[in-house]
Amino acid sequence: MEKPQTLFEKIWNEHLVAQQPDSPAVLYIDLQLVHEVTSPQAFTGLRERGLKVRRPDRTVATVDHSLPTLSADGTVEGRLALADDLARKQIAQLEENAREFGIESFGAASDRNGIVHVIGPELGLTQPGMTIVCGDSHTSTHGAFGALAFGIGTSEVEHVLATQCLLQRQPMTCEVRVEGSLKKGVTAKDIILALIAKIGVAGGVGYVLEYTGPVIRALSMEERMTVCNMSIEAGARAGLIAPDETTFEYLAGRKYAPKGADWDAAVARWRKLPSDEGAKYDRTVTLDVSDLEPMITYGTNPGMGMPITASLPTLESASDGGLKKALAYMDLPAGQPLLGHKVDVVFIGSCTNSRLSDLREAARVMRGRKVAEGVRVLVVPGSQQIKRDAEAEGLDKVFTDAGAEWREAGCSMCIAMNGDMIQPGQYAVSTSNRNFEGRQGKGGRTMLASPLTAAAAAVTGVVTDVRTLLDD
Ligand SMILES: CC(C)[C@H](C(=O)O)[C@@H](O)C(=O)O
Ligand code: SF4
Repeated sequence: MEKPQTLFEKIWNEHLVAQQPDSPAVLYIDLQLVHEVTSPQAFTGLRERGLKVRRPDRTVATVDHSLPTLSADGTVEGRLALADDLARKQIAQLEENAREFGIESFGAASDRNGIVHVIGPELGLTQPGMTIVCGDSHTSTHGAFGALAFGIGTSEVEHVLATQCLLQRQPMTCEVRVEGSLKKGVTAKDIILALIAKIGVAGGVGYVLEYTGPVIRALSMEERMTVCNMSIEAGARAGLIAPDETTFEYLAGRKYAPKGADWDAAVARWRKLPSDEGAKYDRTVTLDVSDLEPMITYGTNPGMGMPITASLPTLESASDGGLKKALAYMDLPAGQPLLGHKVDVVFIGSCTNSRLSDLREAARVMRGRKVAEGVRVLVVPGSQQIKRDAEAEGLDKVFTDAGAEWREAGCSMCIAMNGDMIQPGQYAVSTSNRNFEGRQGKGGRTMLASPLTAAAAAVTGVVTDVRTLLDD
């Protein structure tokens, strides 16, 4: 009998073009996603060397980071009018590069654009067993489909555009077994925040994390994407979840998913991907979520997170000066609870939590309630399709009736490159994935949490345990 293989090993071996001893492997890439921030130099490089894109049909572009989520007059031109010069140039450049190199692109005027990690799955481009790259760290999101997906640098973007291959050292595998069952008000976002708090922001370095166990199996695709999205925040090369019926059901009928007999053949192939019985991981971490509470971060990296009812760590408990510096930046008192702390801004969006189910969760809390006095709330769908779907079920109305702003799709306040940002000293509860100093605006203070917890802060104006606001 053949040696049992993990999901990772199956995909890796299937895409291995060449492997010399003591050098990185040459890996075939099935899909490259492109956005406006990390691609301009790559295309310039191709042009300078007189190269073409090797597989334009395996390359898809969208605009997301720089495009404003407001429009001066409701039109696309009105959105571009609000962009600064650099942003406008990046967006125009992406569209021009896509035209010149024959790549399909969802530019500013497309009604299918959105955050790159949201539209890939939504369009059915992301499929099990694929290798997927993008010049963006949160490419790990696509691992939710059982695809080996990771972020690459701009010179590698150029390399993949030119050759459809990538040089990669083989990472190790770490199984993350999620056991138990989730209680009311505790979500996929809380699982991943708890994992990163447990293993640390370097806990996954050198590994591909494969999430397994009953809790993962019970998650929807959108929830699985939230988990895989933040694998990179634990330092991992990628996150993976084996495909199953939930995956196939999500993909069936999507624009770029296989159709007819091709679909049947694809599903038959995909069913063989899950790790074999007895396959060996280099390491296993177990997380029991039975007693997990909603999580929130208090510091300046995503590993500085705690249960919402906990007290901030004391400085004596810290192993280095990192905590002291983080709490000084956040202006939060060591050893004290965070519950009840004032919040100035709430951001519901980003490639972590801007899909329809995230918006439904936030709406569940905000329906019939009002945004607290003095709080600014931005709700930003991850794609134009999500925006339309949300509006079709009246979610936009729930948010605007409450007093929140309902925006056009994009990265928005996750990264503050598009006009959406918080002010120095302000506190934001954000459903995004990074709480670094200045990430959401210079001097801004970010607390990462789930859409439920963010919505709870929106209506109370303070850090709140959402479980006190949920009925059942
Ligand atoms: C702009 C891009 C390179 C960056 C990334 O790689 O992740 C951004 O998406 C982010 O979230 O910080
Ligand atoms: S939403 Fe945020 S994390 Fe995701 S791709 Fe955009 S900037 Fe990066």
